[in-house]
Amino acid sequence: MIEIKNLTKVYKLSSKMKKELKTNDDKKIAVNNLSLSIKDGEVFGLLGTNGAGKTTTLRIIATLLKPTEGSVEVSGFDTVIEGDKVRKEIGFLTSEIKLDPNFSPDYLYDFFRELRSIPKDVATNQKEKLFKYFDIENFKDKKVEELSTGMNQKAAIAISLMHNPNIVIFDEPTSGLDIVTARSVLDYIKLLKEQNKTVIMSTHNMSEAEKVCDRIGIIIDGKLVFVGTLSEVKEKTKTKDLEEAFFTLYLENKGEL
Ligand SMILES: Nc1ncnc2c1ncn2[C@@H]1O[C@H](COP(=O)(O)OP(=O)(O)OP(=O)(O)O)[C@@H](O)[C@H]1O
Repeated sequence: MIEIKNLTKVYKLSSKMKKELKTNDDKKIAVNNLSLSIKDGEVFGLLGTNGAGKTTTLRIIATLLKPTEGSVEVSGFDTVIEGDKVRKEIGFLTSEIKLDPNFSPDYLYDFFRELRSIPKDVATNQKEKLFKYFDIENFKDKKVEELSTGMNQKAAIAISLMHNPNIVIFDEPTSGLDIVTARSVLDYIKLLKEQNKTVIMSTHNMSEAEKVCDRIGIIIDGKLVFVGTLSEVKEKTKTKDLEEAFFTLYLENKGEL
């Protein structure tokens, strides 16, 4: 269970960021008073446009960032006070994770196992399963720099799941992947659900969310404007698919409807 209570994250803006965001404000409210419960065993999708606050929210859940206000509990552990315990519960994956190009997936897997003091039996068992599932076996001894983007991403997934976590956080899991690799990642999310794991993923790909999510949350300008099932969002917006439903809520909340 993930319990997010009144979460707010405010970034101080450097002059470079001010230019990038085209603003004179000294701060940016990336997440604005967001409350949400994610149940055990569900696949939850956080949907939003670029800059909506998805990555910030996921990084706070993963203990990589601290909230400005509010709190997050993962399996009953506070992400700020009990970060170590939270990190044992979760696997965090983003397409931005870059493996060192000079080493092989097999070497890096074992390196991170030792670094993170993960029991050998757990990690070895996971390595066998994950390398087989993602067809890494034949590439495991090649240098990362020789691997395709897809193989690289699959190796990064294997490495982030070596401790067989109960909760898996995917930030844009299929971003930059070809259609075949993207499908294998989505199928893996379904497999995690069958194993009763909890998955929280961010995406701006509506068809991807429709394929795998039990419930979704729609985040616009840092505010959570909807939480519910796919049929609930379609019912609420009187639309036929998630993309239309998203647009309706987007325009409503931007004051354009
Ligand atoms: N370190 C930072 N310093 C200042 N502002 C930041 C920082 N990180 C993110 N932001 C700003 O906070 C807002 C939310 O960013 P965030 O990355 O959480 O959004 P997102 O929904 O994940 O978007 P994307 O899909 O583009 O990754 C954006 O306006 C972003 O520019």
